[in-house]
Amino acid sequence: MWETIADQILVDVGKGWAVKTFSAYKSGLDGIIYNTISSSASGGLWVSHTLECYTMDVIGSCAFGIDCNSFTDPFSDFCKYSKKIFQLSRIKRLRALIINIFPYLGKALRVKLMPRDVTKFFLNIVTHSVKHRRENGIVRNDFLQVLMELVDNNKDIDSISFSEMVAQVYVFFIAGFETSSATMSFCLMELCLNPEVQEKLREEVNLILNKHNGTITYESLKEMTYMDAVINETLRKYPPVPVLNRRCIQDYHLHNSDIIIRKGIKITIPLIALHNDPEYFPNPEKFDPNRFTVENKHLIIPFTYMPFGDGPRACIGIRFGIMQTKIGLVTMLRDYKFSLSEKMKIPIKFKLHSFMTAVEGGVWLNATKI
Ligand code: HEM
Repeated sequence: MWETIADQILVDVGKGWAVKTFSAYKSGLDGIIYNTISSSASGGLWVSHTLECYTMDVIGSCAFGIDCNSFTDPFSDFCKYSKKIFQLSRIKRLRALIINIFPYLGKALRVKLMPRDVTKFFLNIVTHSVKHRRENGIVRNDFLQVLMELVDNNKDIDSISFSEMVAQVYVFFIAGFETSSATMSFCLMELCLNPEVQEKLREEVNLILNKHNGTITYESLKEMTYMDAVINETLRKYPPVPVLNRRCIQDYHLHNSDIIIRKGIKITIPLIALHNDPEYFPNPEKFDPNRFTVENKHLIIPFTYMPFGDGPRACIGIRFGIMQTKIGLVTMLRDYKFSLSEKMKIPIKFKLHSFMTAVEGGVWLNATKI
């Protein structure tokens, strides 16, 4: 089932669907980002929050086809429930523990990780959107449309049920917004700690945008190779998804050892630890985009760097996530210089009660118009 959906999405994303969709949307966001930066109080700009609003609006539009209006209406239900997804409250931690350590008990007790009200809210949105589109013959260029067509047209594959479709849109939204906003926040923070990298990156952005009449296009973004290296280095130091989870589906004998991983065993791969291990990345504390230049990136040992996971369950939103991240960074860097706000405590502390890698207290920066 998942393979079918993932293949279809990859085909559509390959066609440039993601780029088309949110490039149409981003023009509206540019203005909002500028306004937010310009109006930020003297205490600094709450960058992590601003970028969460940006990605929530983009994914909301691309996944559900709805305007979330996070900037203009930060207390909307959409924002409220979206934020609730990632809050790791005491009760959620207990649920996660039961599901992971005592899965049978979890099943018997019908323990769910996500609070019922959150699931119900998103279920209602998708149900309403599908009904509205069907009744009014509306066709949009978004993820929901891809799934609706998959349900309606594709007779060669196992058809997917309505609840499966809802679940996929939900997963797409959850997986898509916080990951990219965290990447941008950490990236801007490191650019403040390494002003020479910020300057070099801005030079590249300006040079390439000038070649393209100052407009952000798919082609101009693809040419920004130093930007790629900076984003890759950010994802190394701060992978937004800090661990990968797998379940062993058949007994597996680890090479050159007498260890057998038994079928059914759950495996946690500590991604953030791998990415910051001096054995694989010398001087891991140093933010060094040169690790990812064309000359150097072949030196990275396979499977020591996996910010998007690997194998059949790897992230299906890589291209979308990178495009979204690049658009956000280009939009902010071309007109503003960033420095750390006095609200930012360095060295940072990671947020403890979160599924994602995040800074305790958020990322706060000063933005100065160039
Ligand atoms: C910088 C941005 C992003 C990062 C770092 C990231 C990272 C990841 C990681 C580590 C996984 C788990 C992979 C594994 O277990 O092997 C994942 C899964 C996933 N991601 Fe992303 N992601 C990003 C952006 C996105 C976006 C923008 C979307 C959708 C638009 C998306 C959709 C998904 C989906 C649907 C899955 C689940 C795949 C499955 O279960 O097979 N991701 N992502």
